[in-house]
Amino acid sequence: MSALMSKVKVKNPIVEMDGDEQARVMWHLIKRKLILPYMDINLKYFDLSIQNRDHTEDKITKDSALATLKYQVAIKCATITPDEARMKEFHLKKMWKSPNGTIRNILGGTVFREPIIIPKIPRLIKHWESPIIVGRHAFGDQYKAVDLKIPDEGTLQIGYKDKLDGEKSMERKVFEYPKRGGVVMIMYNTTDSIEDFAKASFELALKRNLPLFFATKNTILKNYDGYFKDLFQKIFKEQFEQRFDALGITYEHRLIDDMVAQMLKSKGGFILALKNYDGDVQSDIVAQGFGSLGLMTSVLITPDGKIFESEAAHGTVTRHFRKHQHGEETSTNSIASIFAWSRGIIQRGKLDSTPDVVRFGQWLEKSTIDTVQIDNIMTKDLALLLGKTSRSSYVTTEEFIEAVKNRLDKELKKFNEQKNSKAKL
Ligand SMILES: NC(=O)C1=CN([C@@H]2O[C@H](COP(=O)(O)OP(=O)(O)OC[C@H]3O[C@@H](n4cnc5c(N)ncnc54)[C@H](OP(=O)(O)O)[C@@H]3O)[C@@H](O)[C@H]2O)C=CC1
Ligand SMILES: O=C(O)CCC(=O)C(=O)O
Repeated sequence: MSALMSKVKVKNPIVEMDGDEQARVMWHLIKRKLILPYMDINLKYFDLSIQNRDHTEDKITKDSALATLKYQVAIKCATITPDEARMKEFHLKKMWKSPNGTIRNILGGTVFREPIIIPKIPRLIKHWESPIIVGRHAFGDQYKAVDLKIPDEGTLQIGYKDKLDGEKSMERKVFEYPKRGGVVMIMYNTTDSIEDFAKASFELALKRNLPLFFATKNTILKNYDGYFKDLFQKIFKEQFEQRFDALGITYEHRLIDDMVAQMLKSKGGFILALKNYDGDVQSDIVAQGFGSLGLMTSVLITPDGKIFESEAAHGTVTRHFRKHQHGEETSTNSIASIFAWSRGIIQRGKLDSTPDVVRFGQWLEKSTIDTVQIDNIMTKDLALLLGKTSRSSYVTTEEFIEAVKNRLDKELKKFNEQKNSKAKL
């Protein structure tokens, strides 16, 4: 950046949640090359690496979520959710829960995943012309479930004890396990959270002027999914139907198996609200259908629009990190991680009413897309989508971020020249 250009001042802090592996490698490069040279920004830093979560007994994860409630805007790098193999790899004290689950349970809200469309990148599903935004309920279900191994023959029962009225308490026999037992999972959700999920989904449909679908398996889970379906319908009728009609957009509940088949046949251009686990899985299918996991953005928004957390939808890209650890070159797509930063910056600017901060976030996004679309510089995943396999058709992880920096510098130079020439007139 030229010495004549001053840094963009960000009025209020952004919570930064650092992560693991290749995602962390990209995160640090983005921060060092694309953010800190241009922005005067107070980042409230939380190191959510697996090592630090273990060291702090996962307190760091809760602290980062509480800081997000305080400062309203957070950006998150992908993190490892440990399993047995990770326990051994990092000598962990405990198999810590998913940090995403912990954070989303503290913040509440809905996760909306939207692909970044770069015109020249062909889509795996070629007739998907417009984005499909997946709205994922971010509270409860499998992510807060109690799952147990059942050792042997025996009876499984569940019980609910009402706090005030014993009449409402209930007990159910669930299953008689045969010899050698099996497994069980108990998951839950709350009326408040489901209603918030519905409202956030309807609000986004209105904001984006897109039809909304909500898909569940209510024919099988009559009480569980049926309750979600009924609450959505009630809130739609009472609070949103007239506004949907005025815009000419629709809301419909579909069975999830029918919905995913319809989605594959569609041209895109709608919002699909899904329960927590369904949204997790389907958003990866949508990401791949639009091209690459590296092109999928993810933001968590509370129904009142006050709390915002942005991240890339992909994970820590372990396979690429193994190469990085061995000193081999990598070509990992950093676009969704750059957008995690830019979306957080834009939200901060909007909340603070600082248009120059919003503008910087938009420049960063434009520069990233133009690097691929105009300069024809891209990582291997995108080159492969264009049918190119030669080494010269793609750049390394580091070279791509450097190329975005060059574009960003050009964009800033152009803006400053225009500003100066206007000032001279
Ligand atoms: N939000 C979060 O924090 C999430 C964290 N995770 C965690 O991430 C870790 C790894 O999970 P994993 O299942 O491997 O999922 P990942 O999303 O990290 O990667 C799966 C594969 O998708 C491709 N891919 C993903 N992102 C990119 C990218 N930016 N550029 C190019 N290719 C990409 C790669 O394919 P290829 O190797 O063919 O190039 C990669 O090996 C796990 O520990 C998991 O817990 C997982 C999901 C979300
Ligand atoms: O938190 C996890 O372990 C998985 C999260 C995830 O897959 C996602 O955010 O898409």
